[in-house]
Amino acid sequence: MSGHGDPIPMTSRAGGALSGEAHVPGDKSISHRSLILGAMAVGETKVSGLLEGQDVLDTGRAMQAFGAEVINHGGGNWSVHGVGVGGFAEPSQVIDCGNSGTGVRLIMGAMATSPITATFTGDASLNGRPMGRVTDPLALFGTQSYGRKGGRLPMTIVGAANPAPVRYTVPMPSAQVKSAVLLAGLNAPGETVVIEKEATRDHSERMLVGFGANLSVDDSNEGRVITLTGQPELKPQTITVPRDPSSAAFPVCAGIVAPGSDVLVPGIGLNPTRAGLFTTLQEMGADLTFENMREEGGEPVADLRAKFSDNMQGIEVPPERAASMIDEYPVLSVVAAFATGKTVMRGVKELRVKESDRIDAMARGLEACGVTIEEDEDTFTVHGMGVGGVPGGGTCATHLDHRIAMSFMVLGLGTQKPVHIDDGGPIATSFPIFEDLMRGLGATITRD
Ligand SMILES: O=C(O)C1=C[C@@H](OP(=O)(O)O)[C@@H](O)[C@H](O)C1
Ligand SMILES: C=C(OP(=O)(O)O)C(=O)O
Repeated sequence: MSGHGDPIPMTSRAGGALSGEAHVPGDKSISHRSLILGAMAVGETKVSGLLEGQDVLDTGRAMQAFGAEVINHGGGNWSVHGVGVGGFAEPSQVIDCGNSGTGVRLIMGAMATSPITATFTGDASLNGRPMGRVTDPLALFGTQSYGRKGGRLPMTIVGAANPAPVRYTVPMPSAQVKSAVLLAGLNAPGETVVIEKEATRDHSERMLVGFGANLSVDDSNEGRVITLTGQPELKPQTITVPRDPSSAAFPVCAGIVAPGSDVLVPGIGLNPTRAGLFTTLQEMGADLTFENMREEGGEPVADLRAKFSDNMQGIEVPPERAASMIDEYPVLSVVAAFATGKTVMRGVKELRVKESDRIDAMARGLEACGVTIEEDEDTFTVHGMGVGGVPGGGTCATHLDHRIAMSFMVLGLGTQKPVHIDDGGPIATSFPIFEDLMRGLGATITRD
């Protein structure tokens, strides 16, 4: 939804140890894809553990506007009656994707090779984000797009009536762009090939195979070469959505920075294309352990145990790790403030085109809390002050960005003075139970 309610100022403060279990919601990336691929299959897809955050709810509503039936059975159980590849109806209203880059970019791809026209919009954050990265490759299929200057929403997409298959090398590490091209390729006859130089999250590839598409991945000198045969009949699936590692990051990092803590975060998906934060935390010397490692639904899963860590060292986070933890840099920069020495995050310029410019948002908020940072276009450095050494006391602007809001709430759990945010409202886009879950662990997070 593009309407954003009154701001919700919030405060977090150090208040002793966190303990207990944190059951985080379903994976956001997989939830979006479950609804979109369910809508493109023939018959009923059943989804349990769907993330009921606003971003995913907006995608569900969009799929209904394109003619699929999306039903909430309660308790995280949903079903989608799909209309088949090429079966989308033309929506009679503007499609409002709210705050969600994943939602709008994947849906644009999914409708781009059907002979229908749709207009997309979002909130002030989404309407400021670049869509050219998706509409450029979609144009190769014959899709037309008419947006605001700089390829911004609101934007009208005119689907290609006679799409040609495409061979496309994604110029930036982006699972959204890769996925948009693959979804468009579904309704183009012949083979669509997408090449990515750096591996990004591979949920689209795994799920397309699960839905019965003919898709192969080859590692070559060019990178990962993904070949998809167009115009399959997708078979409906029964999907159990794993718990989101990007949401798990918040209680995990809270356990690491709040003195005396011992937090268990069970059943977290550890797909290697998503797990970079946990590797990084261990390299810094955080007391993080993987318990009960297992496979669920073809994905590695573990229970994460995070304990207060008073002896972390700053490290260099290599650029080749960026894609596997792209949404976790804000909270990593918080943990880095409690380490000793510098943490240097390289190859992170994609952070500048998320819900906010995340380097700028974290830099300004950390500075307001007494932390020294350095930044250039592609690098973010945090000078650690050690446990007990971070002043806090600032009010941090969240810029309609859920991850910025949650990151600063984690910061305040270990600082000398409380940390304030101007607006916690965006948290509901990805982690609607964040406040209750954190309070359940013993965190002092209040609405002002
Ligand atoms: O494909 C996805 O589900 C996502 C891809 C990433 O975006 P980019 O593709 O822009 O890197 C990530 O930041 C986003 O939260 C979810
Ligand atoms: C970048 C994110 O989401 P999106 O691009 O879907 O808005 C995120 O959830 O951190």
